[in-house]
Amino acid sequence: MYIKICGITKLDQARAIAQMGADALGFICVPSSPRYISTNTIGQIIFSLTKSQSEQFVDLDLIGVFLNTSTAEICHAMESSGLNAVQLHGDESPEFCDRLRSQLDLINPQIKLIKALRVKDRAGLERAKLYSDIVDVVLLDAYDPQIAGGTGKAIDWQMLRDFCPNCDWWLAGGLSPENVAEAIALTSPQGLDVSSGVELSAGDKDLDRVKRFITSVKEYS
Ligand SMILES: O=C(O)c1ccccc1N[C@@H]1O[C@H](COP(=O)(O)O)[C@@H](O)[C@H]1O
Repeated sequence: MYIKICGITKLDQARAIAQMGADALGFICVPSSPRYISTNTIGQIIFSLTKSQSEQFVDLDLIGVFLNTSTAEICHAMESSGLNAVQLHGDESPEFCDRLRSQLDLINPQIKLIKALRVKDRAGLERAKLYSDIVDVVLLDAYDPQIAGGTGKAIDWQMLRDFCPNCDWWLAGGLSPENVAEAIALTSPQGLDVSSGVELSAGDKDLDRVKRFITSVKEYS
């Protein structure tokens, strides 16, 4: 089971979490978020992590989370930071994703493209089908009328029992060490994404909770 720990802002925590066995670190490139981190600082963290060439860091996905950002800005962030995956967490259309895919291919065709959908009801789930042939992964997060992400709210997992798009899908929204086993049992995603459920405060990860989250996932899957 693929595990992404999101909302990283500190080098020492990034290193520790990668060493615990996370598959991906997420960096919030959304200025209005309390977990915002500049492209410059992301670049410094990635440079320090990857310069050792150590095994844990070679295959690590380093995901920039963007919200209604232009393709030009995203591509510039990718080229200047060392990020190797893009998560779109706003109202980006399938056409936007397609255009971005073409532009990312010119930088590096290996860049992973993830489209997050903030799901309120079954109609929201249907929208996933529009993206599944364009992106590498569909990520389902809970809907909140005020906050775009990192809300700590969960989707109604019962609704996801039969969710099976044409591409991989990851579950986000309100996951924690306490509930992740139940989430896997009910929804069977290919990946899991957590932020506020493993934090001391926004952007400051609780390494003990991260460890417990990863252990629970590995025990259960
Ligand atoms: O975490 C944020 O501040 C954020 C801001 C804007 C867009 C997405 C954001 N985070 C995403 O939210 C989910 C995890 O949320 P939770 O705290 O575990 O409920 C994850 O996809 C993050 O990438």
